[in-house]
Formats: sequence, C-alpha cells, structure tokens
Amino acid sequence: MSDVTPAREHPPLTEALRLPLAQIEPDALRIAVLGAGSWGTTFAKLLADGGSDVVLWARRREVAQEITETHRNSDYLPGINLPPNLRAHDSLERVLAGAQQVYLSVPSQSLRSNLHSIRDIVPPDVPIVSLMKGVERGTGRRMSEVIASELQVDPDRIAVVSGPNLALEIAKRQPTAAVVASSSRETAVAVAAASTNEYFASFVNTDVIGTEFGGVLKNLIAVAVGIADGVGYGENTKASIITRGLVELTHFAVAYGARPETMSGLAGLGDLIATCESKLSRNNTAGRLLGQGYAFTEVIAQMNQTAEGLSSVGPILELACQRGVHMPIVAQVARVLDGTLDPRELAPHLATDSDEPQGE
Ligand SMILES: NC(=O)c1ccc[n+]([C@@H]2O[C@H](COP(=O)([O-])OP(=O)(O)OC[C@H]3O[C@@H](n4cnc5c(N)ncnc54)[C@H](O)[C@@H]3O)[C@@H](O)[C@H]2O)c1
Ligand SMILES: O=P(O)(O)OC[C@H](O)CO
Repeated sequence: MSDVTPAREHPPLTEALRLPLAQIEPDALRIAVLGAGSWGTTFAKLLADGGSDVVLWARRREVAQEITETHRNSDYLPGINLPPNLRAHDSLERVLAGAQQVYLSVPSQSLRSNLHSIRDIVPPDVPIVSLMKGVERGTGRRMSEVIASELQVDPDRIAVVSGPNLALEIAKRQPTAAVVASSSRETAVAVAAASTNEYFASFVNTDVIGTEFGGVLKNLIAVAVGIADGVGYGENTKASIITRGLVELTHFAVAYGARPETMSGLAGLGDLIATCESKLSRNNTAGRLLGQGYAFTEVIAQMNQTAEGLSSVGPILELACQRGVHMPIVAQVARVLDGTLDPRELAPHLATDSDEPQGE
C-alpha cells in the first residue's frame, strides 16, 4: 500500500484501546516515542519502516486510538498511512514498558514537566533520544541538558537527532538525511542504526552541542527569512539573511563549544536551507505572518503547530550576551516579535552598528 492516499472516512473507534499483534519480527527492536505531533509520528513511522516495533505515546486517547486502529494521524499527517508495526497508547507506562530505546518529541517548553512524569518508569540503561529543536526558557538549557538533569542519566546514554527534516516530506518517504549526535559514539551508532531505512539515512557525530544548537538557531533565521518573504522582499534579501545567518549561528555555537564543521553539515547549513526555503516550515510561516503585518499574539493564535523559534529567541539572545556573541539578525527578529521594529526594516544591512565597512 502507498504511504499517501486521499482522506477517507475512519471506521468507528472502539472505546477500549486495543494493541493488536501487528506484523512484528520476533527480534525487532522495541522502541517508545513520546509525542504524537507531526515529528513524533513521522519519526515513529520511519523507525517502524526500518523494522522496529514502535509504540507512540499520544496525550489524547482519541489520537492514540486513531493511530492504532486506522493507521492514521489525521490532525498532524493528513493523508499519510502509518505502518502496522506502529501502534499508539495514551498510557506512558504501557508505552515505556520493555522499550529498548526511548525518543522524545514534545514541545521544548513542556519537556521538563513530561520528564517528571516518566522519571520512575523509564527503563534503565537504554538510549534516550531528543528529536526536539528548542532551548528551555528561563534556563537556556539545551534539551539534552534538561534530560540529563531531570532523569539523572549519564550523558553517554543521551543522543540528539537533527538535520533538514521537514516531517511531511519524510512521511511521504522522500529521501532525507540526518545526524545523530551523542558523547558516546556507541550510543550514536545504536540510535542511527535504528533510525535508518530505505528513505532515511542517519549519520553520526559526537558534537552534541553543535548538533543541538544548529537545530535551534536555524529556526530563528527561518523566522527572519519568513519576515522578509512576508514583507515582499525577494531572493537577494533572503539569501543575504541565510548566509549572514549561518555566520551568526556558527559564531554562537562555536562560542558554546560546538565544532565549526558541524555548522556546515546537515544539522547546520542543511537544516538552515530546508527550513528557510520551505513553506512547510512552521517557523518560516510564523515569520511570513509577522512580515505581512500580523502582531505576535495574532501569529500565535493562527499557528496550530509548534514553532520553536518563537520561544527560543529570548534565551538565545541571553546566552549570546553571556559569551559576547553579536547576533544582529536574531536581535532584529526579537524586535519584530515585541513590536519595536517594523518588519520592513529587518535586513542584513542592519547587521552592524558601525558606519565602517566590515569584513565578511
Ligand atoms: N515537524 C517537523 O518537521 C519537525 C522536524 C524536526 C524536529 N522537530 C521538532 O520536534 C519537536 C516537536 O515538534 P512537532 O513538529 O511534532 O510539533 P507539533 O506541534 O506537530 O506536535 C506537538 C505534540 O506535542 C503535544 N503536546 C503539546 N503540549 C504538550 C505538553 N505540554 N506535554 C506533552 N505533549 C504536548 C501535542 O499534542 C502534539 O502531539 C519540536 O521541538 C520541533 O522543533 C519538528
Ligand atoms: O517546521 P519547522 O520550522 O519547525 O521546521 C521543521 C524541521 O525542524 C526542519 O528540519
């Protein structure tokens, strides 16, 4: 069966959630994915398409039922058929029991409270994988840092996945690559092996800081590009913002210990291109609405999915200030968000306060 079909009527959902014995290989890896939004569901699908036995946690029972019984998640992946070896449940205990790898894909600002709920039921010694691309407001912590502190696990058990990964394209099996980073190469390899299939390739590295910050910072540049697009500026403006944005995110990440080459890889440049160019990107879309003149509160009201960049602007600027990193594009995004800069004024030529020409 194709992965994409037109919307159809769902059969009536039964009250009791069944977990049918799907076509699962006896030696398949048992994986838990927490968060049944567009990325959690897509990642669960690609893991299942790679042969693993995947159980997805959905907050809402009706979403779990729909996934298990009709192999659809119509709220987040309309038209996409999910494989039979992907099931869902709204009980964290049921989802985590026996899991050999655990993947997390909830909005970044909710991660800590979700970790509180699973602290005592996460299986010991299994890899914990962040699929998220945000930093925590208030602490400025990366998601892997929040996981390490809340679950009290060795950082060698933690991995992060990042790259040019627009969910809907991957759900349609369009060929894509990502990078899995962990301080332990063994953990990265184990996660990458599970996260590779015929249409999705996972590379590995040990630069957790660069891989995570790449995913966070490209969102902010995508908001800036969206603003330029919404205003009506063309390709020169957007290419200038993307290129200067890459400089900005590289300076920031390197100041925090990232390797520069990570920022020109899949988790840096790769994701920057995908997010800044695609209308599927929620960050890009949020920026476009701002550029069209909508106020921040109106943009939030229109977004029904997570645009992490909007929450990350503040903490990233605070972190930049602490290390003396100049982030003119991100600073302009912050000013558009708080209404103190007209979107038409956002431009790469505002990248410096100096009247003197600067080195590129
Ligand atoms: N969608 C993509 O293309 C994509 C790709 C790569 C990474 N990511 C990252 O994945 C993470 C999740 O994004 P998404 O695209 O799945 O978002 P989404 O908005 O599509 O889904 C978010 C999910 O989290 C649930 N949720 C909301 N508040 C919650 C809470 N307090 N506790 C638990 N669950 C809650 C929602 O019900 C929903 O199931 C983000 O950090 C995002 O940057 C997304
Ligand atoms: O839709 P966005 O803007 O959250 O971007 C999705 C992915 O991070 C692209 O890699």
